[in-house]
Amino acid sequence: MSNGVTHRGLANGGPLRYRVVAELTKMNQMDKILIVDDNLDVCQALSLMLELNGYKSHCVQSPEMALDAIEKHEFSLVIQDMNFTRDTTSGEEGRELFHALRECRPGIPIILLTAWTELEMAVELMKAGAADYLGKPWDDAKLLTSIGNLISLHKLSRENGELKRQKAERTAVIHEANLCGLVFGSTAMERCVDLALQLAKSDVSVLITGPNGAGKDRLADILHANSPLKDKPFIKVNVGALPMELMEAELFGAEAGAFTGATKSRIGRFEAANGGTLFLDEIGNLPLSGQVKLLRVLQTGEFERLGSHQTRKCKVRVLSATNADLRQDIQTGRFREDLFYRLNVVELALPPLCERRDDVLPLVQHFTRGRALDASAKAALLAHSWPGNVRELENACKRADILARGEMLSAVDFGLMPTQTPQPAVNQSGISSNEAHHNEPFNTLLPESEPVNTAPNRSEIEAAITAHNGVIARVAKSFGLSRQALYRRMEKFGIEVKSSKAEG
Ligand SMILES: Nc1ncnc2c1ncn2[C@@H]1O[C@H](COP(=O)(O)OP(=O)(O)OP(=O)(O)O)[C@@H](O)[C@H]1O
Repeated sequence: MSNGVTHRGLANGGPLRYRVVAELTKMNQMDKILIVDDNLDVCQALSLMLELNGYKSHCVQSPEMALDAIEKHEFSLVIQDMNFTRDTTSGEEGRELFHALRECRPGIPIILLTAWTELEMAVELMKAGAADYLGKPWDDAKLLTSIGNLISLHKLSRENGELKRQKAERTAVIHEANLCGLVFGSTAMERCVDLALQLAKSDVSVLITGPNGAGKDRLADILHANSPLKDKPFIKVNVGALPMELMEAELFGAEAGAFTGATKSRIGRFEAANGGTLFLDEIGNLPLSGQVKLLRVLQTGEFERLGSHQTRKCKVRVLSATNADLRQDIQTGRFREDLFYRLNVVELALPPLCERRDDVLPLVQHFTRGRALDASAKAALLAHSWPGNVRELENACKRADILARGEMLSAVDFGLMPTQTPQPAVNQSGISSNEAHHNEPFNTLLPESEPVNTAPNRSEIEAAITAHNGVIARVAKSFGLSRQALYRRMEKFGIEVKSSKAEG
């Protein structure tokens, strides 16, 4: 069997050319190629060429040795001859070896080295899945190109298969989990839920981050509902909702007379959550004095009720959530770094709704109980940037459900302006190119309609507080805001919080 390699290789520039190519193909360094040929010259020539081009090779001279090698080692590709016994030219041995190799390693690319007389057999094996065939004497450049392409393709298809397997596994896990009514259609949310379900099984502290109304509370529900503690207490505390003196009593309990108005002793949320899960929402709003006490109870499980010297113990899993940038708050001294690391063993980052637009229509279907949408509604819902996230969307859906005159819901029913222009391109993060430049990308809110969940100004808040007799929960509801969001606006405008009415 002639190989025609050694001389032609040198004639084409020989080792120098190989060295240049080798520099370019360093990425292939780890790929190992099995060469099966009874002709030692062929083996050596191929080996040298592969080595100079950044591949490892392993040469064997018989089909039996080839099968033994492929059982024991990991190869990226096989180059095999078609005849191994002296004076045999039928290619039968090659055919048998090909099928046996495929059985051992179904996806592995196999290049056949054939004489021109075996063309028919080569075509047959190509139909059976052989990756390529090269007539002897072969062309080095063509062979190298073929090897490079086949290995990349094989890797891609393996990665693809692995991704599909992971996705199927994720879908199955999610399908069986208690999602606490969470609705989604985006891959970003699927990943988030998948991570939440994994974290649910452990007892680590999880910090859920994301903007207002994005669904952090829901994720906390999922973390508890799918945990081994699911039948134990699940206590939620909105850390941002109360002034500090009341918050301490809320968290740790208080003895009668501990502060004005404390007529009888009460247990705190830590005690109530003992053995279960405690969810601390809006943790970024906890003042520094409270942070010290919280850190202590997280580190030691020990605390005292307000007005008592008796040290109590509790064991709770702590989940917390924030829409603030706590890392920034650490820099400015507003948040303790040690507490941050206690709370944030793992961060579950929930993207804003505008970065998971595939959630929008499933959520609308959910909130409108499956009512039909016309084209204007779909376009406007997808184009709007939802600064208030799911909460804003939920309010817009309620509005549409109540106000729509016809069966079909249109953009106007949602308080949105029908989009006139084609939708701007959406980049990889799901943010339109417009969004990259402006915070409010599309002016899709209907000017003459009552805006859905627009931020109220100082006088509007003050008027609403008076109208609702100081009951903050009702004021927040009237604006379609969470209490926390309202508190933040009140703080910004310097409007005093009347604690007694805060819980409404
Ligand atoms: N994926 C979802 N599926 C169904 N309902 C959702 C989803 N995400 C959020 N919601 C609903 O949207 C509203 C706001 O969600 P949630 O309170 O969980 O947000 P949040 O991020 O905790 O907000 P905040 O920071 O203001 O407390 C709730 O009524 C919640 O039930």
